[in-house]
Amino acid sequence: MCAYKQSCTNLMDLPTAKVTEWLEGFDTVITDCDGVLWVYGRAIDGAVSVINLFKSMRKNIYFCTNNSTKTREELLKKAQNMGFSITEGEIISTAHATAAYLKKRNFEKRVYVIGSDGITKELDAVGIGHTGCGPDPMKGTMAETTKIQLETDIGAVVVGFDEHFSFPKMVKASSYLNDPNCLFIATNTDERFPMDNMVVPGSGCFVRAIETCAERTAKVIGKPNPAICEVLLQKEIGRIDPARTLMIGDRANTDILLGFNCGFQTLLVGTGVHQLSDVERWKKSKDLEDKKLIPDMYLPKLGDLLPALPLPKH
Ligand SMILES: C[C@H](OP(=O)(O)O)C(=O)O
Ligand SMILES: [Mg+2]
Repeated sequence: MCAYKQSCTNLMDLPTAKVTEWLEGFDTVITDCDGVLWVYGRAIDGAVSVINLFKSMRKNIYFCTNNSTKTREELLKKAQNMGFSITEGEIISTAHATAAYLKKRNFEKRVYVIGSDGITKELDAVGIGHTGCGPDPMKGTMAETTKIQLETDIGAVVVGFDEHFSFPKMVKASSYLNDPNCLFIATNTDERFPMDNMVVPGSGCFVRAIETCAERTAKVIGKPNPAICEVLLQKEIGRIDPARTLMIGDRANTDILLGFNCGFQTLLVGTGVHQLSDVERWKKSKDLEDKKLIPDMYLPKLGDLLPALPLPKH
């Protein structure tokens, strides 16, 4: 964890040579995906070039996404199809991390999943049973819903992004969680997806709904929980140095807060959820928790780093 920040520098206000010098201070870059590298299926201008130039400069690069709708392999294909030079081992995703967390605990029961096949496929990959995913709509009255037959071998409830979220799923999840020995795990608690013209509810909406009816608090696997990066921080070979690690994100209460929690330096870009105006608001706030959201640096988009990077070697 680092000291509370009081100021944030807009890199656009610095001479290019100063930005180049600043970038030389990092051996490792951990970058968020949605809202920094891409928005849905479209790469953000300049992001591919910056990441691939970082690679050519021999910087360690990791993609760290709270997205639980895809497997790590599917995220790899998405990134490579956009032109990013990345490997599967350099991708950290919440569906994969959730399955790894359960595997590490020698979890042997089955999982009740509120989420998508990103989660169920990653559970399959480590041999952990689950209840599948997809629609489970309300049929008949609430009285009939309370007569639902619960399965007897459920040892965990995992909640991620679920476009088929429903009342029956809330009844089942909270009923399973009435057993204090049943694990309650959330992939992430992002409030919204970064989207310009409308609100797209994020996983956090479903997690908070289940927390309310279960009267329990979920263990959150994703950002800002430092555990999502433990594989990097504890890695014996080439253990990363937090002081020489840059966390790049678009959402301050996940990405920048993860950087704060891990002692990384942080860069907020304005192509996703939070903007420089939010940083000004947190600087004026009296709440110390808000100070943890203030990034070291700001840029309108990742591609604005291009002038400060060396031309690609051919
Ligand atoms: C928006 C978030 O993805 P990230 O920004 O962490 O890549 C998510 O998919 O909930
Ligand atoms: Mg993001």
